Amino acid sequence: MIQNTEKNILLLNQARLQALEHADKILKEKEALQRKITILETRLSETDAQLKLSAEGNFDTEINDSPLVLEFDVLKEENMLLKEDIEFLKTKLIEVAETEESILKLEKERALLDASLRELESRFIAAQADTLKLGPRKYDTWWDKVEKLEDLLENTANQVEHAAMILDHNHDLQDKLDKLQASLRAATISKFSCDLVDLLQQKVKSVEERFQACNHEMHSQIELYEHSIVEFHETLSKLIEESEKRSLENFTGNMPSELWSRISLLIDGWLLEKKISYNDANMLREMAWKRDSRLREAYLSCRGTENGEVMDKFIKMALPGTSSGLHIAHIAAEMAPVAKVGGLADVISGLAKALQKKGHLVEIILPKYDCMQLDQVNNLKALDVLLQSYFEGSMFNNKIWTGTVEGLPVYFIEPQHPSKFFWRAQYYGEHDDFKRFSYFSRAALELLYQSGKKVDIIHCHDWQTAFVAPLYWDVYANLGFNSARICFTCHNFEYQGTAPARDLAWCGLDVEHLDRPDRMRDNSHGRINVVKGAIVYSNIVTTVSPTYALEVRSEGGRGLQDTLKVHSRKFLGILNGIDTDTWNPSTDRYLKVQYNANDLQGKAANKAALRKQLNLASAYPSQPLVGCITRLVPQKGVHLIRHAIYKTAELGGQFVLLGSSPVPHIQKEFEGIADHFQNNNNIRLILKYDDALSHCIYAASDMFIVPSIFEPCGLTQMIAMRYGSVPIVRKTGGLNDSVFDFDDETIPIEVRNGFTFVKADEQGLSSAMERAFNCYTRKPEVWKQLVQKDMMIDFSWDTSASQYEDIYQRAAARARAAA
Ligand SMILES: Nc1ncnc2c1ncn2[C@@H]1O[C@H](COP(=O)(O)OP(=O)(O)O)[C@@H](O)[C@H]1O
Repeated sequence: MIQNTEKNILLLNQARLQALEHADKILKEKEALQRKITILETRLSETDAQLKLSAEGNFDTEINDSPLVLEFDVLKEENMLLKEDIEFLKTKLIEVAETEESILKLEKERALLDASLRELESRFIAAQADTLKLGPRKYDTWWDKVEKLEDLLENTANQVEHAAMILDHNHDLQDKLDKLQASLRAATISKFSCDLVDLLQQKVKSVEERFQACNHEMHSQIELYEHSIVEFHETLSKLIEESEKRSLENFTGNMPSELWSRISLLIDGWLLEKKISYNDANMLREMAWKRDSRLREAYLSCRGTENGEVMDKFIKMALPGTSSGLHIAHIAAEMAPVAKVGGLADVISGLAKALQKKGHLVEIILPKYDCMQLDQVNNLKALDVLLQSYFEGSMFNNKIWTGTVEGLPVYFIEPQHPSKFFWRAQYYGEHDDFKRFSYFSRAALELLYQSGKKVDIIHCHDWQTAFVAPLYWDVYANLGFNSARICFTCHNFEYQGTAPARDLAWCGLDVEHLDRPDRMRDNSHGRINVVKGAIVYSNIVTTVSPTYALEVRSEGGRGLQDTLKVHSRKFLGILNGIDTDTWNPSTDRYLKVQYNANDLQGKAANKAALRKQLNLASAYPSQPLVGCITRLVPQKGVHLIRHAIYKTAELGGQFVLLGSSPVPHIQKEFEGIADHFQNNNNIRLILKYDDALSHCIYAASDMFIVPSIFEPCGLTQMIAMRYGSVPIVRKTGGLNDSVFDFDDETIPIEVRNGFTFVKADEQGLSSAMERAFNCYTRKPEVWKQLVQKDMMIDFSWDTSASQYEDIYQRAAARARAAA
């Protein structure tokens, strides 16, 4: 196909060159004609003068009425006619010039076509090379391009039509010339000025020949262009056909998640917009969920047609059926990469993707923040319906947006509330966070309720969506929406969402009923505590690592340890995974050079690139580089991070910190440290959030510091290992479950992957850093093996998602049994 296109481009180029040559010739011919006409004019004026003279002589001899005088008059008239004809010829010459201009225009259009064709060709090659990345949006752009090309072709066709009109004019001109010739023939009868007429006749003949030649050129040009255009159309149609075939293959082969997510969002949208019945929606969802190929084919065959047509086709094929998969809805305040503050965002997309891969129907409901990365959402659109939800005694409208993120179907709720809850230019940290998120929790449940879904699991996360558990059982189950079981994951017990008890009423919860020590009243003061409410009201409660699950049963529980003990049968810790598609050094588009465990040259290249980017010393490639990427909050051990900076300098290494703090005095303190080191070419502090830079630091660093005071799970140590950066961590929470000390002989050697310390003090950290530096500088081969081993550890969501799947299945089975 591409070769054909190239051939056609070559042909078009040849035609263009020929056209240029012809245009040149025509121009020269025109100039010659112009010169001859000037001579002709001079001759004519001479003849005029002679005639005048003769006439005057005749007056003198008073022979006015003689036949000679009459002949003079005729000749004079003929001359006048000739003059007029020459004028006419001049006009026609101007028209010829215009024709040339048209040829030039055609030429330009054709060059544009060439360029478009080449662009089309490169897009086509790109499509072949990177089908995974070729989302439907790109096809849209491609179609736009094809449409533009077709417009261009239409313009060219118009130009050709115009040229044909000019040809018609040339024919008229030919007629005129014929007439001119006839009148000249008549003039030859005259006895006078025979020579002149002969000359004129010759000139006119030559003009006529030139015009004929010109006509001929024009004809062949137009034919050539018409031929090129036909060929171009053929090529274009073939390309379109081929591309459609490929897009179909891509959809069916490489992008099933995206496709199925779109289909399920379509179905839900139709139901909410009341265009289809609950039964139809349920049947279609079931089919989408089972990835029924008939639905896929119907959807693909209707691409580009009206939504109504897709709907009709779908409804016709709706058949009842059952599925062994689960319908899971995550309600959360973050999701990577659209709305990310920390690890919660990574967990939502990573876990949801893994569950989707296992054959479950997974949906996510998020607030529609004004500051979110909407460019990461595919096919974002608002539903043609306003969802009403309750808040503070009134009903409020919510605009519902749908779109897919990383192939997952996502709902975004945009409240039409005067307080503009999610128009604050930040995710958290507002004075009315409790209000904002209790509103969102209620609206999210309302969305599930009104869409008539038979969800199996509603999974809510952290205090922001903890309201869902009591709301579901105290409000929605009473309305008959009770098929689901609630799973609550606390990603960090430091944040529990407390408020005066009366504030619970805003979202419709019964304060009197809930403000009790065994329900939502906080264990140490008179306020209510939403995380406690979720522990009490959920069917499953999890946290993000087994060690943290143990820790929170004592002091780590921040006052909720007793509640957790009471509900210990439904509580467990599941270690988070990382999204191994996003965090993959062999495909990471942010890296200077992609690499893998067997090619560590690439890692060295990234180190060199980061040093250059951050203006760090680069004289010694083997000088160790220590990385740290974190929120700068007390939990992360900020004093130990500060110590690590100085310790690295002392040990002769380089240090790069990427972090920002919501706590003003910590931010200020680190700004001071950054200033202090600004002229030191071994230390850099970048005090902001920067996703792209974080990828580069993981890839460039040799060691990675996580000296947390407590760490529910921690993702950075896992990401670091995947990028071949050896972690130096404090043994707490999820760090204890994922990093095993290199020198600890009580641990099997094959699982030892980093350096750990126990006491949260400078001494502990220093000693772990010294051991790491020693190994790095003195045993480079051993270090290399450690790096390679770390890179090959499986930190994917697969194992953890299976654990979630297992507890979901058991809860769903209990629900079915109860029903
Ligand atoms: N300043 C920053 N710029 C870019 N990414 C950051 C920054 N700070 C933290 N991150 C990212 O946020 C996530 C942190 O997750 P985690 O280790 O679980 O910590 P937490 O959720 O407590 O913030 C990681 O993906 C990390 O790369």
